[in-house]
Amino acid sequence: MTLHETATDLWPAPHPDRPVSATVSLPGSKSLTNRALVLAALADGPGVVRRALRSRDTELMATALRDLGAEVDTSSDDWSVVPGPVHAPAMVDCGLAGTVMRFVPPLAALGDGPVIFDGDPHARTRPMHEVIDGLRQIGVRVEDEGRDALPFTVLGEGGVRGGVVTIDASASSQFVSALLLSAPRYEQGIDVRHVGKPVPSLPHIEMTVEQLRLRGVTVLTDEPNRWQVLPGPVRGVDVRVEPDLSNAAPFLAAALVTGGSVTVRDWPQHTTQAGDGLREILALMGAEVTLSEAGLSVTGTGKIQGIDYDLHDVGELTPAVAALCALAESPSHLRGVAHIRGHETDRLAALATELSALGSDVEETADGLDVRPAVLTGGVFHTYADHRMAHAAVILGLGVQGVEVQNVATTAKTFPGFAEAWSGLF
Ligand SMILES: O=C(O)C1=C[C@@H](OP(=O)(O)O)[C@@H](O)[C@H](O)C1
Ligand SMILES: C=C(OP(=O)(O)O)C(=O)O
Repeated sequence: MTLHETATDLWPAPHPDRPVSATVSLPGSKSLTNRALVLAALADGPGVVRRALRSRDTELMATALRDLGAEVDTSSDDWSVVPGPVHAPAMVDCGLAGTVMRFVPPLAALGDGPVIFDGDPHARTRPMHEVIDGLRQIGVRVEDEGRDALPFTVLGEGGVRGGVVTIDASASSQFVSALLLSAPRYEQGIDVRHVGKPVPSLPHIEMTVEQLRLRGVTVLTDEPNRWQVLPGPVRGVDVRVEPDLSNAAPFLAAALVTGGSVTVRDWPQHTTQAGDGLREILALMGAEVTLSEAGLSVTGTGKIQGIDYDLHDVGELTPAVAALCALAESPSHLRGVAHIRGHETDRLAALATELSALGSDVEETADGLDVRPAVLTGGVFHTYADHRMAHAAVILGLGVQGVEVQNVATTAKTFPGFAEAWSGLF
């Protein structure tokens, strides 16, 4: 045990002695909930976000929007939002939520006064430059004392001009989504142009565009690397949030590792969620995958095949996929995810360190991980305040006896009650 952990921090990961057979319902999507909340706060009338995810990231978003002038009632599973004029001065706690630290400053710029943004210690290291610089390009004043990161202050002047913004979004798709979401309320809308290496997590930008269009906003996407939002009203709507498909990763992975069968209910037939990529990835790793009225069903044989896979579009799945690769019978080459070094932690470094500690033969590359078959042993798996590192840990625990997850409670970022839901599988 090291200095930064106590015995109560350590949670023994379940290690079942028979194949899992389960059907689960999962909480709502973080990405959809937080987009729906932002757009509801910008709308021309009241809105409802049904089956909203209640988690740290979404509660932080609800609190931020409340402090900026919206009424957000989270007392039932269906959250209602009554928009109001954007209010300043205010202080926004972003926690470790990328969606809060990136999506809220462009909304705060519509207010008349200073809005201070800060977050968890690690949040101060997450990339923010393109949002800060992008806002400056359209006439918004941002004070960051040269940090290019949290903490910073958006100095709203009662309205935003909008117009052309040129940014390098190769470190995060959230830079683009952030600038698009509030743009219908800017005088000239926005014309975001990306210049640089390819933008990661494109499904998340498609999600932003789809959610804007659903509320009557015109978004032009005819050219690659360019997104235009025309100025106009955002309709207040009544929407239902899909289950979080990325948080389905450990549950579906359990079918592969134990040679069992898991069904996730309410899996959408059409979705912009990156987690839908699990259907292809798990099939390549040897599972039988079926999408039906009952949901998404995954059946494993107990044998896992390694993969050579570009995760650029679905980077948030990397920790769970890497854990499966560590339990696989053949080598894996995971690539295209240099940008996840800027996620909740440097996920490539963290995965390489923690997998190695359990005996995995893993090598960190510039943009991914090479994982070769090895005999693993139990031990402590550190999570670095990263919910998805905890997901990797519990998947490993299925295949290896004696895995202890340090700070499993960090899963509350997007899934409070994760440990109980996980134990309920066995
Ligand atoms: O817009 C969103 O809701 C997200 C976009 C992605 O970010 P990156 O583009 O930084 O990977 C994803 O990984 C994150 O979990 C959620
Ligand atoms: C990268 C992630 O989160 P965030 O929205 O904080 O960027 C994630 O959930 O994997």
